[in-house]
Amino acid sequence: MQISEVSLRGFRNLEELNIHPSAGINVFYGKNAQGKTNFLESLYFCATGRSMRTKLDWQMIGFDKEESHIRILVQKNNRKERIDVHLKRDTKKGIARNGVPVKKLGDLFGTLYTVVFSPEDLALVKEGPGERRRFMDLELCQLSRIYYYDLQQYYRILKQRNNLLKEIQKKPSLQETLFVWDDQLIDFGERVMAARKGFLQRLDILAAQRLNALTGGLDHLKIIYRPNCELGQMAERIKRNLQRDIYLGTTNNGPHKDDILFSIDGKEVKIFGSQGQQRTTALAAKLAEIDLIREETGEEPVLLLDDVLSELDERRQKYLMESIDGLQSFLTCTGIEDVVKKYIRSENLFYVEKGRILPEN
Ligand SMILES: Nc1ncnc2c1ncn2[C@@H]1O[C@H](COP(=O)(O)OP(=O)(O)OP(=O)(O)O)[C@@H](O)[C@H]1O
Repeated sequence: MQISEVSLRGFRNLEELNIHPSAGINVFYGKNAQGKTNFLESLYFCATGRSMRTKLDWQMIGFDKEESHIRILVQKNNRKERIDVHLKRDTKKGIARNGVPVKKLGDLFGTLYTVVFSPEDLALVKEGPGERRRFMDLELCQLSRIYYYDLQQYYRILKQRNNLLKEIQKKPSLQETLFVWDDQLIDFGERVMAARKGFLQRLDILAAQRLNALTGGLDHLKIIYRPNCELGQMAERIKRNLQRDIYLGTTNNGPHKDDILFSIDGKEVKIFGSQGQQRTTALAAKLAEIDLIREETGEEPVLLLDDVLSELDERRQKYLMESIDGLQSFLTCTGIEDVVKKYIRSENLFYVEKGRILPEN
């Protein structure tokens, strides 16, 4: 799939633009703080219905604007799909797919598959577990509406249960009502864990192949799911830790505490890997995401690469550029590095300055 047209109005500092990206690598270059990431954010929003930078939709509306519009056309085999986004200051966002309002975000997924590479993604291995959960959730939500629903329900119930735990501290008799939440929490929690396990088993194989290619067969990667409770054990753990949960006023067990372990030749990369190995591992995991989307959906995802080349050495830059050759990519950078020049044509260059995006030719 590929994005054939993007129109924006009042989106962050991008006042008004209409561009026709090409099928290959599109490079957006310019000084810092000109609007390059803002542009990628608008595309990401169309794919997922949310920003990769903020949970607060109003923050994306231009400072002096009342509303913001994004429209993209996605070309798939022989058909075109249109996504329209409308952000307003005081009301809920509106998203439409081919002119039909999207009622649940899950209905948007699948219109446009994206894989984002940002400097934060390259820090995936060394960051905290929250980043790693986000990594698997983003991918899984794009691929499975059921997962998206289960995850949403899980977090909704978790919040209710945590509120009730705090109430029980003040009024112990309320403990009788806790089982209502517990049953649902366990049900959705087990489903989330099962999906994560399956996903990481597949990602493990694909990422190992990627790392193998990246290091010329030197490093052998394993990606291992580290659930907070073993599959099938959540009910028992919730029951066992009930008094602790009440005492702390929060739920201490469940997939909201999951993690992923990356190891190279049996050693945990986060602890023993060099910085280069940590980044290469993250890069392999991200590239494996592309492979997985392709395998699962038969579609090529659109890649959003936000200033990642500057984070990689020359060999890894070259591997990344070779790996994305043939896929539609939106790549931002402050200057056009030699490695980029080799892979792009001049008509795929866009200069970004003060919220304006100008095709190079
Ligand atoms: N809601 C908004 N309305 C208008 N401008 C905004 C809004 N949010 C952010 N900006 C502006 O957007 C600019 C940052 O744009 P962006 O994050 O795209 O930078 P960039 O070109 O990717 O730079 P870098 O290379 O430093 O990442 C800042 O000048 C910021 O003030």
